[in-house]
Amino acid sequence: MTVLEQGQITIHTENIFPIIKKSLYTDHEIFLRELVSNAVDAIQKLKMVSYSGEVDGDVGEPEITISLDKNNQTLSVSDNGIGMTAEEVKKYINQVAFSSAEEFIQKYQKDADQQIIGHFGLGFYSCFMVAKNVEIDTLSYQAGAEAVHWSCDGSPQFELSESSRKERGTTITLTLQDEETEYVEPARIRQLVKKYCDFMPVPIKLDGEELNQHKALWKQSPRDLKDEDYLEFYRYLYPFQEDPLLWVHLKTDYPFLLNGILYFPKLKPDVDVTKGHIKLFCNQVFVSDNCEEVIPNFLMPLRGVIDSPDIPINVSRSALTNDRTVRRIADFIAKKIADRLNQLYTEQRQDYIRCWQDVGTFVKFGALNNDKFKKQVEDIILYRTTYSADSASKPKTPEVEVQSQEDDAWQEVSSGEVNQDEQGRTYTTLKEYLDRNKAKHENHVFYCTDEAAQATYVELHKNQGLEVLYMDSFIDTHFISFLEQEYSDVKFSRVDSELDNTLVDQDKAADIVDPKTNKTRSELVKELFEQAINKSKVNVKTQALKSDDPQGTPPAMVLLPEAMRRLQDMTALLQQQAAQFPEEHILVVNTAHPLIENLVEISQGSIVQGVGQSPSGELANLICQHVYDLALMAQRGFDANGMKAFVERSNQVLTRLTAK
Ligand SMILES: Nc1ncnc2c1ncn2[C@@H]1O[C@H](COP(=O)(O)OP(=O)(O)OP(=O)(O)O)[C@@H](O)[C@H]1O
Repeated sequence: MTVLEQGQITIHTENIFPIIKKSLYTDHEIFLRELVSNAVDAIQKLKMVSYSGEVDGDVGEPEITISLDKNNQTLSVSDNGIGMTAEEVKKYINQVAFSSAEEFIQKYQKDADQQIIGHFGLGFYSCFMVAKNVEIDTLSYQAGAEAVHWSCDGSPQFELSESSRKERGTTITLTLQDEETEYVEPARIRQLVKKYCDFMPVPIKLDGEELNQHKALWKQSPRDLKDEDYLEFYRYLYPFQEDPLLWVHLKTDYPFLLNGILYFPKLKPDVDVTKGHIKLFCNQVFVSDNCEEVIPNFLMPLRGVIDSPDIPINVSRSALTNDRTVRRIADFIAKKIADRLNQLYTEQRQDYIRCWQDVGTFVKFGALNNDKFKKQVEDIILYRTTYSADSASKPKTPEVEVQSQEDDAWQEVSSGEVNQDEQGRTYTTLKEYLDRNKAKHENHVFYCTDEAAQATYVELHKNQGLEVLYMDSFIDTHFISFLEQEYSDVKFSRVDSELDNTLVDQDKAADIVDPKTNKTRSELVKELFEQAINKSKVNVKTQALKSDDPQGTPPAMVLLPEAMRRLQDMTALLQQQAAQFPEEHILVVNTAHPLIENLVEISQGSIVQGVGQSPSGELANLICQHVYDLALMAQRGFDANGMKAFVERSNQVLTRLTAK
């Protein structure tokens, strides 16, 4: 072997090798990514020069081979790419690679206290993190080129000599340090290739077996892809997960280069939505699966891949957050997501509604967090409504006949979109709700936060043709406050917070029943209940609820005024407790209900008898308490003591009613 040259690698910082070995200790494994990316580059460069006719003969099938030798503790990466001449080795390895190494180390030291996202730019010399000796054996594609061999033992000394290599391309061989021998284990190498090199566009082989996918779906044109391709790719990236709801294929080359596919997963309660699951790539090389700085916060629940060489990945995370391109990329992604949702809303309403349960939370979260996004999605936020469930106000989809221009035939078209899901539940936008209810209750929204607990109240509203929106997802508490700010002229009332005038029969409430005392039925009922319940914090009110079938309305209801309930919720939140049911509340007794009418009769019986606690007086008292219990029960249920008292009293009432 003829030694062509021995020399000193030109670097300005004293000895970068100890720094490479020690300072960058966290991510040693990335050396493989760097070597394989260089090999891919070399193969692509060869392709380029062969296109321009500079290569004699066929370039053959591109291939990268990794070989492991346990006995000698060596790992080598071979490619059949462009290769290097002696001059190129001197230039690109001794000068370029090491001067960029130096630059990187300086930058890294400056940011040492901050985590660097990708450790890119480490390049060739990153192999010194794991190797005690590195050799390059290479033959350039150029006609008449001679193979060369370069070696370096981790000091700034190198040796360049002749090589007997016959095939075009490069082999980099590392003799591993004693503490880095994990890299001669095939399982470890397979794992690393999967992690970093899975989508690199050249087959990577170990012992004849191809280790990578080498097909990056996101680089392909959406026109060439079917739904199944996207789904298959998702299942590959996130095995054992439910299929995603929908996806967005991102593609742009101006003002930055970006490709990617983002998926909406089905949101599970146990998934930490603050933790990113999107994989960041740079030219198909995996960088990180934690790119929170690039993805707007509210898009965190998304999954998939973003690939952009324009995201600076050698900088600290804080520098990344402030980077202008990164901010523009974040805006771009958010806009594309909003566009896709709008497209789905207009073109595939049924699919949109089907996904709404999951996508809705995310869209509301986005609207709460990002003003731009809010503007993009505000018209497509849906609310489940009682609208069609109420036969009185069932949506009519007028069938209109129009003349088709093409074939001059009459067609039936439906002018109204029926926003129903598979279970027949109807959805509406807020704007549609407000427009539809303008005549009945202008700028007034009734909503329900707990379908089961507030069922009585919802029913009451429905019976009177008042439309109620269900706002019962966990994000809705915040979202309602947000809506109140956004629509400051609209009043939002929970169905159990007050009784709208439309629900009350004003004339009936004033019925005079007792000619002696001149008391109205209302006053009488109020007194009865106040005495029976005997709680100063319970405010008893009487109303005659409107209904065609009074038996169908509740005899009494507990109301929690909005302001009071919110104060209670807020206090509970601050004290990190579950909200207690407030002692202070309103009991509305429905004077139009037959039970209350009967109660008046019974109590009047006791007055006529003139005995303070006559049997009928006691029964009236018990019934009042019982009615109150039932009203409370609809709101919140009982604790153990309350339940015991309720059961005892129920039995007493029944006993008295059945007594002869
Ligand atoms: N397998 C290879 N075949 C041909 N040339 C190579 C090979 N590996 C490295 N080189 C040459 O050495 C140079 C320096 O490599 P190095 O990895 O340090 O930096 P880089 O690839 O240019 O940039 P990066 O910082 O992105 O890795 C390359 O630009 C290339 O010209």
